[in-house]
Amino acid sequence: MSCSVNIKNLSTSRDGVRLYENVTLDVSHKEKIAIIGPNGCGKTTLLEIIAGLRSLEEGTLELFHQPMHSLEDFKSMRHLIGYLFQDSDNQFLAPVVEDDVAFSLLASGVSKEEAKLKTAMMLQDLGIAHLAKKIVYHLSGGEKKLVALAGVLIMEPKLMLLDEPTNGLDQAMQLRLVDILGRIDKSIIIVSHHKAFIESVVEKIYEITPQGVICLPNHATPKYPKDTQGSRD
Ligand SMILES: Nc1ncnc2c1ncn2[C@@H]1O[C@H](COP(=O)(O)OP(=O)(O)OP(=O)(O)O)[C@@H](O)[C@H]1O
Repeated sequence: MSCSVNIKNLSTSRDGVRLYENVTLDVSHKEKIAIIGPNGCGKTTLLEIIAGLRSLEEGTLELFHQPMHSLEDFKSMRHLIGYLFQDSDNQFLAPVVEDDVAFSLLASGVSKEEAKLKTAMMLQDLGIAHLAKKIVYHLSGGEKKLVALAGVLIMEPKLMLLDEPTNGLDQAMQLRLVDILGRIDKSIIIVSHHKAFIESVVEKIYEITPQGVICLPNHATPKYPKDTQGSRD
């Protein structure tokens, strides 16, 4: 099987407390999965490990079939991974919205003209073109989330790690996000408590338990219920 993420026998602790043991998880190329579980069970921690933001204590991790051991290994994968942080304030790289969204593109060597055009298109696609000149720190929580998401999507990463992407988004924006993520032909791992949202986007849902990660029985997609108003499990 062609895998974007391959985790074997991962065990993790925080402050001496074991979060989980022997986690095994494969995410195929272009597969979309969600990870659920109670507050504090270690969902964000797992995303951080996959992104190389936390070191691996026990077990192995491969990204695109490359074993990840060192910081250098993760550096070579950085352009392939997009990470949407749970707290958008941790995401921003420039004070003005359009500069922030274009930042990584410019850093990767894209010309100013192309970055400007792509940024305008991305803001348009997310329905936030009117925020282009605003200061990111003056935005509402939902607006911040959309700007942060624009900065991730614009890089077209092969693997997207999205931590609570619907936090702060209204119903219309949640539906737009379902549509946008549905159109993306890349591997996506979503951490969320928002059941209706994830059921409408992903093919598989995994639950973190102290014994490991369990794949929940299949669900049909898409089935976003329009009357749930962002219902949460
Ligand atoms: N920087 C940190 N230092 C020490 N412990 C931490 C740190 N960040 C998180 N933790 C602890 O690690 C555990 C797992 O946290 P994590 O954020 O991964 O959980 P989560 O499943 O994503 O939670 P939530 O659903 O509330 O977002 C929690 O008990 C948390 O208190």
